[in-house]
Amino acid sequence: MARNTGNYRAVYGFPESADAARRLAQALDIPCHIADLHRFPDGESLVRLPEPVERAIVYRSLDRPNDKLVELTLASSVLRRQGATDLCLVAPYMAYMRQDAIFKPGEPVSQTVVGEWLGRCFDRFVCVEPHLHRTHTLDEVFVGRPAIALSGAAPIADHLRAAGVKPGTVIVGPDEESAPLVEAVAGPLGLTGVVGRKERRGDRDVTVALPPDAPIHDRPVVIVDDVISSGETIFSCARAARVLGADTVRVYGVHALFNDTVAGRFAAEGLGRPLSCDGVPHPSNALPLDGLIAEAIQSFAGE
Ligand SMILES: O=P(O)(O)OC[C@H]1O[C@H](OP(=O)(O)OP(=O)(O)O)[C@H](O)[C@@H]1O
Repeated sequence: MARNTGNYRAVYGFPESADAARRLAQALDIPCHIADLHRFPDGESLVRLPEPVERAIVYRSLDRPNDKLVELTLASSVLRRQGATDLCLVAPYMAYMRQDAIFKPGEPVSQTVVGEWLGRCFDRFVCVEPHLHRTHTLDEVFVGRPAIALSGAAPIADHLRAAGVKPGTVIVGPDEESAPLVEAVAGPLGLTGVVGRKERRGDRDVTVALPPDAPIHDRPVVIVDDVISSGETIFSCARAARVLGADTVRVYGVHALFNDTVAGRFAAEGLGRPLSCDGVPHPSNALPLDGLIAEAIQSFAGE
């Protein structure tokens, strides 16, 4: 039987995430090529890609996105010029999704701007746990382009299962928007899920409140969220769980965007090492996404 590659013939990766691109290519059993990036003294980028193919996957997460957006645009231009007719962008972390509304006068809806930009460069999209809070589907972001939003729940649940999660563990999310992730982690493990209420007043000014009657007293708590950036959401949520008498608190974030200073604060807050999926390269990576992403790509076969 012919292998299912979603009809794609190669994965093109970038140096900072070359290993993850190679793992995806291996899961699909197609070649992987890593872009050659050059940064000119004036800060401009040059992208060189070898071995053009007609149907190509471009793999790159858009954490620290500004240069990466330009480089992806240049990469899509190279591939089109060399004859590509179908380009699928696999961006496990999709950038600018959090500015999905005008919060203060004079602001853009960055999510729409970036969605339209990338929609001019790529034909299909696969993202993991994109921050879809006020917009609900990727179809609203990449209008007219097939796009798959994968949940980060299965890798987290698999990791908890393999680690021998204790019965009675409570899965906690910091806000209403985390409810689908909480349910999708807790449900298959037969655990209870609890969701808090988050108030964000600034980039690093966040408070999470948990329901006072949440069944947390003397029980292990696992906090799950889509993104860990400043860490303030997690730290506030962990403190709220402790106030309710949590026995232990562990943390899983789908996308780890935090720096070493924030990593150090996990220990200071009495939390163990947080674990993340490998979509954004980070020392906390422990949960591989390649199998999940490969299945999504394979679902494009026949279209
Ligand atoms: O580590 P931190 O810096 O606290 O950031 C991470 C949090 O921020 C995001 O939500 P955000 O509050 O941006 O968005 P929302 O208003 O869409 O819930 C995300 O869902 C996390 O909960």
